[in-house]
Amino acid sequence: MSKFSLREAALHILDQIDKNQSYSNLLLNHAIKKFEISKKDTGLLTEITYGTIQRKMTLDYYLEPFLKKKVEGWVRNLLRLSLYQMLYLDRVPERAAIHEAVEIAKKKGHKGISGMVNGVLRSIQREGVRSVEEIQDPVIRISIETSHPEWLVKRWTAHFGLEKTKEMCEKNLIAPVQTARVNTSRISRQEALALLEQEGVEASESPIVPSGIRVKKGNIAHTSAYTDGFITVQDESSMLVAYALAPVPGESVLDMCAAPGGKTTHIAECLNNEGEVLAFDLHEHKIKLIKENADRLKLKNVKGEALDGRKLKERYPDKEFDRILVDAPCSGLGVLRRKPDIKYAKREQDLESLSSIQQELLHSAVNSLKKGGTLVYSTCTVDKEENEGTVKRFLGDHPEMSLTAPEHLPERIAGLAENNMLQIFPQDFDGDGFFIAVFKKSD
Ligand SMILES: C[S@@+](CC[C@H](N)C(=O)[O-])C[C@H]1O[C@@H](n2cnc3c(N)ncnc32)[C@H](O)[C@@H]1O
Repeated sequence: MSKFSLREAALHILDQIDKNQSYSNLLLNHAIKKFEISKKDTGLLTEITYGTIQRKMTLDYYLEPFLKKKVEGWVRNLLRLSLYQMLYLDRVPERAAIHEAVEIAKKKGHKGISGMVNGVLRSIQREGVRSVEEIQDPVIRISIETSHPEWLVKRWTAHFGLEKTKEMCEKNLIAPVQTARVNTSRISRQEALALLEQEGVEASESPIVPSGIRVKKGNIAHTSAYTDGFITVQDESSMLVAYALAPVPGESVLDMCAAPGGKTTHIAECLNNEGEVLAFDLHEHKIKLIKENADRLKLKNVKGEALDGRKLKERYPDKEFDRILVDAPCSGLGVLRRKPDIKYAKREQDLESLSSIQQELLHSAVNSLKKGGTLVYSTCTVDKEENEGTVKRFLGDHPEMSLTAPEHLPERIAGLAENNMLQIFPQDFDGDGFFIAVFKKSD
């Protein structure tokens, strides 16, 4: 048995995020090993850690009236994670959450701290918390109620209106359903579902994506269907990108920002091992992830290479591709359900510099695209500047490129496009927030 409790592990992760701005998903995996968290406790650790990060601003709003002086660092994180359990986790009795908090405070601090933690949590247990309804300003209310920074709620409200913003912020608090893509170059969806059932995984067909499945029970990453390369863990919105690109067997396709290879391997599957996918990424260390994924899926038509997409023409002066995907670096505001720490780490000015790199990558892609070829621009963000803004500026610089309605997508999804651009919101069908635009180069 580990000498650390799972709450201590959760507290360690929260402190590390504050100190090092590290990603919660990476820290969680590391903490499970470091603190020797049992399989049985991993679910609760994940829930407490992610839930506390997700609701950080709401928890602080509730704590504020009970704090006599400024509380920061690990003590604030301990109060947050304990209050999270008291308010949002039915399966943890309040007294157990308080008792554990006091024990951790005694172990980590002095008597004064454990007394204060005990006092604050017991007062909340007795008196209850204040209501967010007291907040008059609707933007600030959404910000506090759903724990999204005020600048972001303001920005989304200006872009999409208050109602859509509220829906999105609320949806971002709910953990996503696990989904996977079937490697249809090797197996049908029905066959994959049967394999998973044999391994105790309950899953069903995705109502959105033809090769997708939704998991109800079990972890597909631990199945042999996964290790043997019949499925890939991927969000449904991400799966739509290869459909929009619509590669045809025999073609030469470039994936310019490819690591870890989720979309590269989907494109390769659609090519049915006929033709080639060149997969670039700026970072050398990420190329091996693309290779590992392609090898696991038994795909022979993928070639990974470390390259700055902006230097494509220098590296391959004579090569031209039938199709190019630019799945660009972006602010990631569409994946806050999975990476809740992003919402506090991002600043509004970060979004501006992204728009220029997105344009440079698209500009580079055009120069290596065949006449009549298809270019797809996608991001996992919900932001008008990075999405529509980038598309409009790009079209202004490239009269040879035209924006076309995204074909080859399920009808229900294609219907969401406005002005031929597809902005997917997390509340649309339970997928990540995503953006897809399809361009054709004139002959
Ligand atoms: C959204 S992620 C790609 C996800 C990937 N397409 C997938 O589906 O698995 C964006 C990627 O762009 C890479 N990147 C950033 N700047 C780049 C550049 N100038 N050239 C090529 N890749 C770049 C990042 O390293 C990151 O892996």
